[in-house]
Amino acid sequence: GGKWTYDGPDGERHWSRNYPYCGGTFQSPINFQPELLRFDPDLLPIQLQDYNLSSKEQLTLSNNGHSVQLSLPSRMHLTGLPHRYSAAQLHFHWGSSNMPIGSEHTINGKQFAGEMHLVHFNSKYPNISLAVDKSDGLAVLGVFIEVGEFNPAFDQFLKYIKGIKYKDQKVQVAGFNIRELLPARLDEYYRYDGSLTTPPCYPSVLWTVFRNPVSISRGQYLALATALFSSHAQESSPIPLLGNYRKPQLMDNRVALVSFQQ
Ligand SMILES: NS(=O)(=O)c1c(F)c(F)c(S(=O)(=O)CCO)c(N[C@H]2CCCc3ccccc32)c1F
Ligand SMILES: [Zn+2]
Repeated sequence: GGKWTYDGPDGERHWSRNYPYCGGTFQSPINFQPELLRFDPDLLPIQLQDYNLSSKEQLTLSNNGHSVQLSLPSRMHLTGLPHRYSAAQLHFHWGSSNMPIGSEHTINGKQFAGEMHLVHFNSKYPNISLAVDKSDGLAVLGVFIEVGEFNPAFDQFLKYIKGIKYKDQKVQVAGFNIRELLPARLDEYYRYDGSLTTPPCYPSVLWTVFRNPVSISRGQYLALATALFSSHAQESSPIPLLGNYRKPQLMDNRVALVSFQQ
């Protein structure tokens, strides 16, 4: 699609000019305000199917100019949701080295250091491109990231990040258990109807944001926040890929559900 950025003349305030849905309703991310949350006892634990990938499996780690993404095989899928959803990719949002605040969703105004998104599409569609603009098309799992303990699971792909410094660079990564990137409790999460947080901002996403963050070390966070550029390798002035998060959007008349009470 066209060019869009997180800052400057093509920044998020201008997205709706080329991408009308970005100025529409049911946009993401949102702030989870305690007084607007409703406990729903019918929200089941998320079931991850075929997430334990063999090391023989090759995944593509790439810099798409907006984030770092890891391709995921469509045999990986989710159940425990209104439909079955097949995995497509995971990617990240982060801040900068001296401002470790880069999550998209916030909890009572608190922004985390970063956020990981696992993008899935409704298995009734043959691929994500045909699902991305359908109201029942996508399910994205969100995981808050905080700076703390070293996380060996993240290093299974972070150690290759220096090979994709520039836009459109890719490397192959051995498969691993993607479950290890997620928090322990898959039964505690926020749930609401929203959108892609990047253009074209289609309101096609069933969001599940886990209550509990995962930790990565400061060194791992710096790798994510300092290794990448949004520009191509041959461009004379490299543009650091930083602060790739959209700010929280209006609730309109949405309610966010929670699967937990305390
Ligand atoms: N926060 S978010 O809304 O989950 C989200 C992002 F923030 C994000 F950067 C991406 S991107 O990396 O593809 C770069 C910009 O589209 C996606 N891609 C999705 C939606 C667009 C089409 C598509 C096609 C194949 C695989 C994934 C996707 C995205 F869904
Ligand atoms: Zn995202």
